Amino acid sequence: MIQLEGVTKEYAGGTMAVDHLTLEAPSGEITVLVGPSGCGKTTSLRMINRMIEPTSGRILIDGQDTARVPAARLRRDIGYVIQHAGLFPHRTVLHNVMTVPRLNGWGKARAESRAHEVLELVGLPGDLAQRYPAQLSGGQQQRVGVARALASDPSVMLMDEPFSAVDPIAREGLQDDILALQAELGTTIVLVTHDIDEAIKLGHRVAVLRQGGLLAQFSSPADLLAHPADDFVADFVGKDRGYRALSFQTAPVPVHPEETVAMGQPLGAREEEWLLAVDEQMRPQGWVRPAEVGGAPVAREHLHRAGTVAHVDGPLRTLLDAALSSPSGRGVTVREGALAGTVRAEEVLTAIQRAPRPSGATIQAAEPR
Ligand SMILES: Nc1ncnc2c1ncn2[C@@H]1O[C@H](COP(=O)(O)OP(=O)(O)OP(=O)(O)O)[C@@H](O)[C@H]1O
Repeated sequence: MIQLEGVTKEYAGGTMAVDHLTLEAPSGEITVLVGPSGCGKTTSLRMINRMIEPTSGRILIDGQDTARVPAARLRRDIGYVIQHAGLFPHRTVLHNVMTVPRLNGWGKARAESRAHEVLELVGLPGDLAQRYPAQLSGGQQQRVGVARALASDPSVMLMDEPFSAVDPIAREGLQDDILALQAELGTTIVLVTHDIDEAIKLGHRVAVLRQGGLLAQFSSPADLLAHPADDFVADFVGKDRGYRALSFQTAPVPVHPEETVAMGQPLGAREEEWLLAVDEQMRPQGWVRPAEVGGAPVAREHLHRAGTVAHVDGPLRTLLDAALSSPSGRGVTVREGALAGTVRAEEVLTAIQRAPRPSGATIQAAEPR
């Protein structure tokens, strides 16, 4: 666990970057620091590995006061990932990743085999290991940055805007992979972002900071959406809060059997306006309109793919979205990839109305000082 106890940073010149910040980042969880530009997120993060020394207050990692650990040693035990990856441009991917294990005194062979292991862990093909950073895409560079931070198997990882320099699609993939990696490895992560959606997606807990380095709210993402502590947090969390909160709610929703047609199967004369096409493994492929297909076998060009597909036990948001986006009005749900049945928007709404609201238990609200 990482504990910040009344941590303050006042820069020379009098800027109060962080003001009596107290919070706990539990072991094995992702704690996100989020807030507008200049609210002290990076300063807070860098005080954890002593790249910046606090003016006052204490930071403890697993009960040990970091001020008593030599800064260089502390930093070697803490993975650190930054925007644009911060890779050494004149070293190959492999040598970039080997850096910290080598600094920790590992032999070359051991460091190299560990580097290959973590590169695979972050989903990079082995043939990239001999390239230089400039020969990689932005998303690949970020993956190397994560691999480098993981190489010495740190129990704590600090990530400063790790995905903000990559395009939205690569970013989503990186976010999903970090969630999976964190769940697998149990690393304690503190992550800084200015993007509230990223904070809500990645954080087990989210600390919202405001100008002057003050903690505005420290909550689970669900509570942040359902119970913003004040107008600042409500504005920052943004629009569609009610809808987005459904990402964290599950409830039983009636699932109806859905008649299907197999790809390649001739349709013949059919009454239905829409039919769901599936492959041999019963995986949904898209909706077809028999009137458009005529009697022909169902082919790719007949598919309408507008509808999203939800996991049958997934959050209410994905179930509602599946129903609302489906051209037939019947939301497709799957279990292990195969069709489970379809859901109706009005029945999802009934489930939403019956589901209990998030409790509103803010972990820690702003304290009047
Ligand atoms: N070395 C420094 N000397 C003086 N002031 C600084 C220094 N570094 C940061 N600051 C100031 O401290 C405040 C907090 O900066 P910090 O970089 O921690 O904010 P941030 O929330 O990470 O911002 P951003 O999202 O823009 O990166 C800002 O007002 C900034 O100008």
